[in-house]
Amino acid sequence: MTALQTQGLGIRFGNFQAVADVDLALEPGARQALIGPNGAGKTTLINLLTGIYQPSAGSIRMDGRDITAWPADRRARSGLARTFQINTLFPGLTPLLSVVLAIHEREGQGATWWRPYSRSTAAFDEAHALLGRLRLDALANVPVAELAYGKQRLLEIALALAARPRILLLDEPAAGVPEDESGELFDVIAELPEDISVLFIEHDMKLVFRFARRISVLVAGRILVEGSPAEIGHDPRVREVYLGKTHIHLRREAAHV
Ligand SMILES: Nc1ncnc2c1ncn2[C@@H]1O[C@H](COP(=O)(O)OP(=O)(O)OP(=O)(O)O)[C@@H](O)[C@H]1O
Repeated sequence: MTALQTQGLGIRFGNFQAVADVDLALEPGARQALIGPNGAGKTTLINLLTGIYQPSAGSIRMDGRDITAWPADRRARSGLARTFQINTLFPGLTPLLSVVLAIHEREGQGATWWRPYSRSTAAFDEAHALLGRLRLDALANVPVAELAYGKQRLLEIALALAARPRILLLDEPAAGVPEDESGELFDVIAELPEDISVLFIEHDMKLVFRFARRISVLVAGRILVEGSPAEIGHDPRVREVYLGKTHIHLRREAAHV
């Protein structure tokens, strides 16, 4: 059964059709990239999947259940987690306390997270294990503000994982991360347990082709093509989108001169 599936999904903002007729399937254990030019509708699609936006058309299924009408918090509690394009961390907290807070949030103790401090050994143990998996254990007690940006983005993934999701949606996890750190960030994503399905938006094609097992190309709100990295790499329609139509028109114009 597909982990997440949309059918005919679309949203309009006034007269503007931002996402249209999207059939997207995320298989269990997927490492799937969502690519497309600026303004193609990638973040809007993620916002539809997580329930931030209600679609104007179509449906969304998670593990076969129709979740189209579910609010965002119910989707999150049922195993759908995301990260954002921008940094959403508390700079004064340490990674360890940030993850412990997220674990308490999951357990429904968000407002009293500081109180059972000494009694929450299990949360601390779990937080240490999670930070270890994301190669952040050596930095567990360093204030977030002092971490390299790539480490901060890894911590955001750790916070999403603290909810124990089965589906993880990553909106440009490497945005703003220097090139020498982005490889490590994607190594960690690739090593996530196979029972977590991952859909990630990424503009850096080197990272996309290195880490995605499947690629969906969104153009002007619609899926242009979907396939393996080899299929996408050789697809003339994708090349055209990424080369830029003006470039191709220019070549055609030039041939007539
Ligand atoms: N709440 C909104 N109201 C009106 N228009 C919106 C809204 N959200 C997004 N849009 C428009 O929808 C289009 C798609 O935006 P979106 O951010 O989803 O694109 P994107 O593919 O994620 O782009 P980028 O790669 O630049 O992040 C844009 O033209 C944007 O202005």
